[in-house]
Amino acid sequence: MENALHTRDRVGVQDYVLLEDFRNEKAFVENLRKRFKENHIYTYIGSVLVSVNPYRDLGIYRKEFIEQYRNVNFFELPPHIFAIADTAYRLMHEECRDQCILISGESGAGKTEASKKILHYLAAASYHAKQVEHVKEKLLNSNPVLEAFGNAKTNRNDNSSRFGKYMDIEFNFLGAPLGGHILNYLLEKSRVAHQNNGERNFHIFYQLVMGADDSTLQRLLLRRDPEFYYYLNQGNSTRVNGIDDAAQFQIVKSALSVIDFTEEEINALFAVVASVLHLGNVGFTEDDGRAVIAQEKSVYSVCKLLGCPEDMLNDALTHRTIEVCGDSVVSPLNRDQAIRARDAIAKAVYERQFKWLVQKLNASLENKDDAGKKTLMGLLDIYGFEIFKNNSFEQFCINYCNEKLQQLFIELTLKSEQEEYRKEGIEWEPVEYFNNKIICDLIEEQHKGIISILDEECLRPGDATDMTFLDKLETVVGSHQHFLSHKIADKRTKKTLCRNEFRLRHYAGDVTYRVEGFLEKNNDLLYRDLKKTMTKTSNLITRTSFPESELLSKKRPDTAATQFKRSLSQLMLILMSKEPWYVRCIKPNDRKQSAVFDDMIVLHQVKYLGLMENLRVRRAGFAYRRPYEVFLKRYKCLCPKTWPSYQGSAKEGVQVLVNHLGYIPDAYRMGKTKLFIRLPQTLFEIEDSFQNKKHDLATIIQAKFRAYDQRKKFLQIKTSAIIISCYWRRYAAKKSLARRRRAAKVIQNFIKGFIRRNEAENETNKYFIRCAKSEYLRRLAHNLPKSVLDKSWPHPPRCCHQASNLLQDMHRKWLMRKYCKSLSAEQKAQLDQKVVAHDLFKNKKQSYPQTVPQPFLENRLTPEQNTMKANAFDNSSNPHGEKTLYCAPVIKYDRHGYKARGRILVVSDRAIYLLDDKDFKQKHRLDFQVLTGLSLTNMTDVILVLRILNNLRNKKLSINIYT
Ligand SMILES: Nc1ncnc2c1ncn2[C@@H]1O[C@H](COP(=O)(O)OP(=O)(O)OP(=O)(O)O)[C@@H](O)[C@H]1O
Repeated sequence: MENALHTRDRVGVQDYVLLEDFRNEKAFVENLRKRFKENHIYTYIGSVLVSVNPYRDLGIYRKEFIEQYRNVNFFELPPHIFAIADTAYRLMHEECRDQCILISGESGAGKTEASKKILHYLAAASYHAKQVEHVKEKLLNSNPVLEAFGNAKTNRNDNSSRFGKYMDIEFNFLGAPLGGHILNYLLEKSRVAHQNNGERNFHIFYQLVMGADDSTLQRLLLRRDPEFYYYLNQGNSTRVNGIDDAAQFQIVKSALSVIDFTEEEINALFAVVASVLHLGNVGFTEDDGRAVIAQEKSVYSVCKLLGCPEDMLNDALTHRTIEVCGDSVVSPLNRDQAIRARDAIAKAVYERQFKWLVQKLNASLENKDDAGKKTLMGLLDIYGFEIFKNNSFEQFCINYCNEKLQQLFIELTLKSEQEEYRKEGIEWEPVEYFNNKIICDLIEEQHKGIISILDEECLRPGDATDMTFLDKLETVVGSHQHFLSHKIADKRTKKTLCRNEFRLRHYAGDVTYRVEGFLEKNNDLLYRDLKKTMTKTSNLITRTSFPESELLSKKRPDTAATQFKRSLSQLMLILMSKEPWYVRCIKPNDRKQSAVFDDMIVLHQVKYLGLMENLRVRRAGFAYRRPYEVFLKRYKCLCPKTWPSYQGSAKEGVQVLVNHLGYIPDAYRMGKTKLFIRLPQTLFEIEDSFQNKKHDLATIIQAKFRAYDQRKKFLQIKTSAIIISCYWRRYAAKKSLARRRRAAKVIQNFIKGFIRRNEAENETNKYFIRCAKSEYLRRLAHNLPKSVLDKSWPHPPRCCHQASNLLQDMHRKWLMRKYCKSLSAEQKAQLDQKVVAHDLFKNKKQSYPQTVPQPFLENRLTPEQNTMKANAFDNSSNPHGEKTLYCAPVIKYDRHGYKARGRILVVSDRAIYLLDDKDFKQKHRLDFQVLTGLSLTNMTDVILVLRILNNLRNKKLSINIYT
């Protein structure tokens, strides 16, 4: 498909800004024709889209095309209605600025189709989410319903919009549609009662008659025959090739249920449509100047369907009540008046039903969520410029509306563009263009404009007629260069104008209006009796559309033209608050034929649509402009000095940026607050680089984000892992505790079992223990030691250890006692001495001498020696009669220890004596007082050293004694 799209570029120029001979109208049309022949119906003039109606399906609105144009630079692909829709949508979404797409062109040029394509594109390309799909469905389904009630076949267009429509679609910050609102303008209600030859009434009448099932038709008292109804058969074209009313009815019915119409509301809606058809069939005859109803059955049908008293409607259709000075006067109507009254009520009922329908649609489309920032996308599809053979009040209003739209186009493009160059101080060669403000003023100026004059005539007392209105026009605006009438025209022009006509030189061409009906249509009055009848109806639509309060109001309602003028100026305010995009529709021929391109017809439209001026302004000027801040913000990434932010004014930043991009001086201009770029190609190139850079940056951001995301995930996993491990440890600890507990329990049970088993065993053991004990005691009794010194003791079994120790101790004590008792007194004294010796020598002397035969004797002398002692010592040497305590033979050494002499030692109670061992004569006497000490060695010897006073030092003695 890409290839197919690129071959499209090669036919003519796809943007008129690139047209060489841009001042030549023929060259302009030729380019259109060339492209049209190759089925390229779209061409740009800068950002304005020129569309030529192909009158056949070119297959260029399929899903692939929607995808192709989605998010793609405006100039990157061949011109297309989707490119306009996409750019407007993206600007609205990305820069949060309200947008509007204005579709203009004459009847049959393809405005409605273009608006439907845009709506489809927005629904398909905008944010998708379940919650907004039903909003999209409602927006799309509002179209067939509005078309059924507001469109009709005309001689120029089989599906001509007979009302103006402006639709606002509300989007949220995500670019998702939240709801919508429809404003409707001036329904051509005269069509309800009258259609020109070859034309039809509104589609819904034919659709209902042809498409409703038999039971519905029966309920609505209708026949399946459009020819039968006066309001349908006047144009002689009830059936049209290519229009399938029955199929269309089914589409409308299902669309009604999508947009929240209840069964009751749908029934009421069709009842009103049917009642209008029945009203048309209420014929009148005249009797004595009084209208008489010819078809009472039709009146009955109307009353049945709307739910009103039959006689009341009968009276209201044939009589009129006039209030004169507080009194009510009823006057009968003649046939013509009755017919006008009938048509008036039929038109009023249908018009109010249409308003109710739009209100209902708005209620269904309303965005109930007030939160958050919203942006709007406006879509204007309003009737195109109309030049018929007979042009009436409706055409006057429609063409006035188109003048206003052209004025807006001039204000927003031609004039404002030139104004902007001036304000920004850009050098500029002014472009001449026709400013249609003069025509707008002619129509709408206060007191002097055609509408004011018409209102004056409608409201003034006296006999005002359509002709008096024309007279007044001639008087007040007769001299205006865009007004002509029979009376004031020159001779040549006079012939082309009747006396009841006036001509306006519109920007799109001259249109001759017939004044007949102007006053009545502008007054739009409905006889009070008819209004009153409608207030009594039970049908929910007529009941709400004709409130009783209207009857009570004394204030005259505004005229139709004034109401229209007011609603148009409100529309202009709405459109001017938004950024406009233009689709200028052109019809290639007047025969609704495909592949026919009529140069003259096209040239005429090119002229009046102001496309040449548009191109000249574009060429002389700059294709693109943006405030420095906005431009820098978007493209700063293209220059390292401005990325990521420029430290200086935005203007300086932009200058740095364009220098970096290497623009030649003629390619751009620096205004006071904005940058102007001359050619779209330049912008295209910069946007291209931006898109590439954006992808690079997006890759970096994506990488950073991925890293961040991964880290976040990693940390999450880590935290989770820590938590899990904590839980796991706790769980494991619990588990091991439980295991330990279980193990402890097992051990406990085992021990208990063991103890139990032991206890059982113990009984057995006790018996053996008892046996062992008694056995031991028996053995002990036979082997007890006999003396204290006997150390033997039978080894006891373990169970008898304690008893054995006690018994051994007891037995030893008993042996000792026995031994002590067996000692003689002498032995006892000896023992006492032994104890004393023990005390004296313990730890001082190794042992007693082993050679001593008998220890502790007081006298160790032999009996001979005792005798000798008694003889020699006791009697002679013991003069003091001292008592001998100890005596024994000893060897005395001299103080050098050499000379040994045998002596007898005698210890008395006062002194120590040493006697000669031969004769027992006293050798020495050592009084105790001269003894300073006795010394022994710690060895096992028997040496005793006697220590004596200093003066007796030489007499120190060493005695070998026996103890
Ligand atoms: N882009 C298109 N592709 C194919 N056919 C088209 C296209 N645009 C318009 N047509 C055909 O032209 C007919 C008239 O178009 P459309 O109803 O959009 O005209 P219009 O400008 O809205 O007229 P009016 O002002 O009377 O409502 C359509 O019914 C359709 O058959």
